[in-house]
Amino acid sequence: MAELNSLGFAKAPADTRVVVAMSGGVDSSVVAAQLASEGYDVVGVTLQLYDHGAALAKKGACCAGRDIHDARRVAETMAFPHYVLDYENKFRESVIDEFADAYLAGATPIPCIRCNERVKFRDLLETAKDLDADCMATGHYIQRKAGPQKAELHRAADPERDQSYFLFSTTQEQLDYLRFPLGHLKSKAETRTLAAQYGLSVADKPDSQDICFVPNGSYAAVIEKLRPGAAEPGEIVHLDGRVLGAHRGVIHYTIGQRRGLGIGGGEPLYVVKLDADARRVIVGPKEALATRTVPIHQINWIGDREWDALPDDGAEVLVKVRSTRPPREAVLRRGADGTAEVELALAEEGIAPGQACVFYAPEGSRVLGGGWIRAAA
Ligand SMILES: Nc1ncnc2c1ncn2[C@@H]1O[C@H](COP(=O)(O)OP(=O)(O)OP(=O)(O)O)[C@@H](O)[C@H]1O
Repeated sequence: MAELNSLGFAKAPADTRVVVAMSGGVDSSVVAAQLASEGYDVVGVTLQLYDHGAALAKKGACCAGRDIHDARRVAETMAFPHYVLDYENKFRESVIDEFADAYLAGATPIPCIRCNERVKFRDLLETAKDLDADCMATGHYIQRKAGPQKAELHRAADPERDQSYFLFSTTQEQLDYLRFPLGHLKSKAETRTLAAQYGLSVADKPDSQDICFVPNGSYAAVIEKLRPGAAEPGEIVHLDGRVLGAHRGVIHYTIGQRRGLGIGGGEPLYVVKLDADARRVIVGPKEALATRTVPIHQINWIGDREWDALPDDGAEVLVKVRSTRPPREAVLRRGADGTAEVELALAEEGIAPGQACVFYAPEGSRVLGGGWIRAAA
């Protein structure tokens, strides 16, 4: 069999076209520079995701003018073509609108997952195919490995930077076409060293912020701009029925939150539920936050066995119910109509509707898919 190149194709790098999704940050710049230096037929594409001059983000946030300029400079330095595509409408429709509506409905959404799923791995991926590319590469910290049956998704080698939680909804078809050249690196320092070696001006550029269109983490301000007047005030109510105070709108609260409730001293109280219809923020003691059963829907499954072939009494997996937590033991039980239930071996606190529940193989780093956490019935 012919030898495979570093992207897994049985042809010379020069005959392998790869679209690199370039944010203008150091990670995707290194991916593009590395592939170009290996002789691949690199095409850089930067998506303009929102108008930084308008309502939403501050100047200098991801994919505002500065980033586009940085990506273009990398392309000039490494001498490959680079295109900027206006994806503002797609981004608003696929990511921002749902983000605002989910908060108003009392959920805690993760727009970065929708962006990966819909904007980068659906719309941009189609564009890459239209450009006759053999594959598309990104600077995500995640690994794609050739398994015995099919391409597998694995956590990044550096647990600090692993982005698997944000990529759980990657389908098998998308995975077949994607490449993540940074997933095996042991630390971000390695990426910066590579950037310096390629002479890239972005080598020292700071990491981007959490949600690119939310400046300084003030998501409520963004929602108020997007949906003026939609966040209505209401009551803060104890689980035992006592009304403890008033709030400015459920968008200002997240399950598990303790600070900023403005309900005075006494026993420590946490947000345990957001009832958007009744405009109520429900609070209770810490114990009330602990949950073992997590209802999920909109499942993506990329394990070897078919989803429908999972055992009726459930499959043992590891799951992450929040991006910052380590994977924990659980049993995954299939439900009707693309739903499932995850039974955690040990209760966890602060499980919030709208967050993702990501499945990992019990023996290691492989990502098996995941689903979105629903409100308990
Ligand atoms: N606006 C964009 N246009 C094209 N690709 C993008 C854009 N934003 C992100 N990407 C791609 O998605 C990857 C992950 O993006 P993410 O926002 O998680 O990381 P990042 O810190 O911005 O990465 P980087 O250091 O490459 O900027 C990027 O490495 C890049 O390949």
